[in-house]
Amino acid sequence: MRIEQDLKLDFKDVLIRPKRSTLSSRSEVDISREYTFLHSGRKYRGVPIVAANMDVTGTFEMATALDKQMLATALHKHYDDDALVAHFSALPDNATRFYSMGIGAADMAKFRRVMERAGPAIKSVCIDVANGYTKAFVDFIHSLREAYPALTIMAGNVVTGEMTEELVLGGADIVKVGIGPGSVCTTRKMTGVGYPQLSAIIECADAAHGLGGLICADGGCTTPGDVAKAFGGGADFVMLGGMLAGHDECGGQLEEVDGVRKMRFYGMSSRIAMQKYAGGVAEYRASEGKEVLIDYRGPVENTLQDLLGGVRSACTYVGARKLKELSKRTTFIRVSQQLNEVFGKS
Ligand SMILES: NC(=O)C1=CN([C@@H]2O[C@H](COP(=O)(O)OP(=O)(O)OC[C@H]3O[C@@H](n4cnc5c(N)ncnc54)[C@H](OP(=O)(O)O)[C@@H]3O)[C@@H](O)[C@H]2O)C=CC1
Ligand SMILES: Nc1nc2c(ncn2[C@@H]2O[C@H](COP(=O)(O)O)[C@@H](O)[C@H]2O)c(=O)[nH]1
Ligand SMILES: [K+]
Repeated sequence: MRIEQDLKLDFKDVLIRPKRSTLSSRSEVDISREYTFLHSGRKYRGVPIVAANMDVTGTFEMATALDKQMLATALHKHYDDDALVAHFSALPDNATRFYSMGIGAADMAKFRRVMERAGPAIKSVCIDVANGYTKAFVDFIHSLREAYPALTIMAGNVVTGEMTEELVLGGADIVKVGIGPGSVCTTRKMTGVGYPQLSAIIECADAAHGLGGLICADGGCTTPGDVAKAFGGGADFVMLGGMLAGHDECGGQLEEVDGVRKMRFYGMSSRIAMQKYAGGVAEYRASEGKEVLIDYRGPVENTLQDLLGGVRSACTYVGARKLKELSKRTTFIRVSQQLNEVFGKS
């Protein structure tokens, strides 16, 4: 047993220190980014925020709404072949869509079938497993890269520099970072495993960038300020679940509880998700996700305005004319309190 003494940070432990700036309006900030992916060689341009591949948020409807602002969507993996082929075949040119899958034989068989029918339209995939530290996962990335050299591969999740390097070297263009920070995640509670998300981002970004790779910070953002901190810490993409839940574009029905409109949101490893897609929880494991009822928030467009406005504003506070400059201009200061909650939490 060892104890690492370095302090690790979460979003709540820091604020971004303001810096002198020549920007006179938030409208002057460009929050899009351009990347050329290390392995696929493909070019990307967009606002590097990605809807999570959860069945509530990674929907076709969400993707279409996010396209308007050039955000990306990782579609959930439970759509059938025909639906995926139809969606990818009709994709607008500048839309960023990740086809998501796990690493099982059935996942791969389905991917091959869909690729055969929609091939050139599928440019990016998201290989998503709870535990990105297994040999089976690394081997899967290697063989996928070998079979599809021109595919942009996002893969995770991991939280440490050495595993980020292994995945970048093994064929991932984007390493997905985050174990246990999610809004409906119970991994830390059930297993005691995890890593404070801001430190994970800082350390994994450093490791990936050293090799020409990128990272996607996945999970734990609860406010636009957290998203700004993730970018400030070095994230190239930020993936959001909870912040995009509760909208018209989400999977799931509106429910009324005591006269208040609510929507259901749950982890992909929750009991309810396993019942829906796997016929229940396997006898040797526990669920690592929970289900919540959240307030209905209308069309996602309004939430996007808040989100993007917040990130633009963060950029002006540190004098970053482009999102690209935000991490270079970010100094985090450690804090013991960051919000005044005298009138409540919002
Ligand atoms: N970012 C995070 O912290 C987490 C995210 N999730 C999300 O939920 C989805 C479903 O997760 P889940 O059904 O738990 O698993 P996955 O879909 O990630 O399972 C992938 C494979 O890994 C094996 N495996 C070995 N050890 C583990 C482990 N500790 N946790 C999970 N799988 C393991 C599983 O086999 P076997 O089932 O036989 O063990 C399975 O074959 C994930 O794809 C992810 O999106 C879930 C948990 C954590
Ligand atoms: N441990 C678990 N993590 C999960 C589960 N379902 C999804 N996730 C992860 O959370 C993020 C989204 O985080 P949020 O804070 O933005 O809501 C998602 O992309 C997954 O990585 C789960 O059941 N258990
Ligand atoms: K995910």
